[in-house]
Amino acid sequence: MTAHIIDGKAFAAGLGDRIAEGAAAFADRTGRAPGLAVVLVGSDPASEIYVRSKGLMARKLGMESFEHTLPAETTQDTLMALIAELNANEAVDGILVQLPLPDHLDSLQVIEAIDPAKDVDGLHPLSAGYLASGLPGLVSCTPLGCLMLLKDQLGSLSGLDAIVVGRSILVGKPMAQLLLAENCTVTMAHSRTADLAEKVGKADIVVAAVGRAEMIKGDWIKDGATVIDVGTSRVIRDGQKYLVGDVDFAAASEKARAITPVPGGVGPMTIMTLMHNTLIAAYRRKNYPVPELGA
Ligand SMILES: Nc1nc2c(c(=O)[nH]1)N[C@@H](CN(C=O)c1ccc(C(=O)N[C@@H](CCC(=O)O)C(=O)O)cc1)CN2
Repeated sequence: MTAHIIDGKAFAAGLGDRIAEGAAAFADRTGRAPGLAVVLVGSDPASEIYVRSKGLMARKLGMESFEHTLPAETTQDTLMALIAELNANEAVDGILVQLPLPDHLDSLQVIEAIDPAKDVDGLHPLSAGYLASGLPGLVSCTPLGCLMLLKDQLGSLSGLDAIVVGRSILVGKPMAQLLLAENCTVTMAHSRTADLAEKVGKADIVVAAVGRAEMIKGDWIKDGATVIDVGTSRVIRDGQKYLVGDVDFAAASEKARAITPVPGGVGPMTIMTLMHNTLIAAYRRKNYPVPELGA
């Protein structure tokens, strides 16, 4: 079998069109655009690119973007004061603090300070609790994007065996909860799972989010499985730089029914689901019915 290559960029573009319609309708009704505040501390080059992309995308879809770039030596108190200010700002519907923060800052304390109604990153412990309890809340962007791609490929996920490799708060844990809510039977694996190859080999759905370049080998994949690769590692081979995922893409493509590439698979969905969450947060904060985004 040669896998269908899942085009995350195209899917994200379609979702973006629907979000733009929802943002325009919100602006017509309220006299203001949905607002997204993104906070960057320090000058990590990758984080700078992601934050710039988020601001550009928000504006492209008709949202207001509030960008706060703070120096690397920013204190916890200064950052907490900014979060309090953004929580109180009526024009801000969503707040995202770009991760990772510099080592001297306490990320959890910062995330816990965000108003859960504005937690468009879905990382507040209350958002995680809502997800685990099956209650409506805001869901972490990358796993939400993975779920959208899976449902687009497979329709119903009910009854399927899924494995999530990786147990981060950002991806692995919320991903497992989302799959469980879709009635999958979920195995949560990680870098220390015994007999990982055997466990991966039983899964109809593989979500790889362990952060190790090509750790999941092609011959582990069950024939006809759907593979979602969240990993992005930069490697140098024969003097050339490459971006690779957590899955050996070429070999896995020979076994899978469908697979996401790196780049161009999950990555573009991460930014679009942030826009999706910002729109939802804006509508919910006004107690307006959330528009159907078809995802
Ligand atoms: N507060 C948050 N911090 C971080 C998150 C997050 O969701 N919330 N996720 C990542 C970084 N990230 C967005 O912030 C992100 C990562 C990757 C991509 C992306 O489009 N990747 C491309 C490849 C880009 C490249 O060539 O380097 C792809 O996979 O196609 C978008 C967003 C950590 N921090």
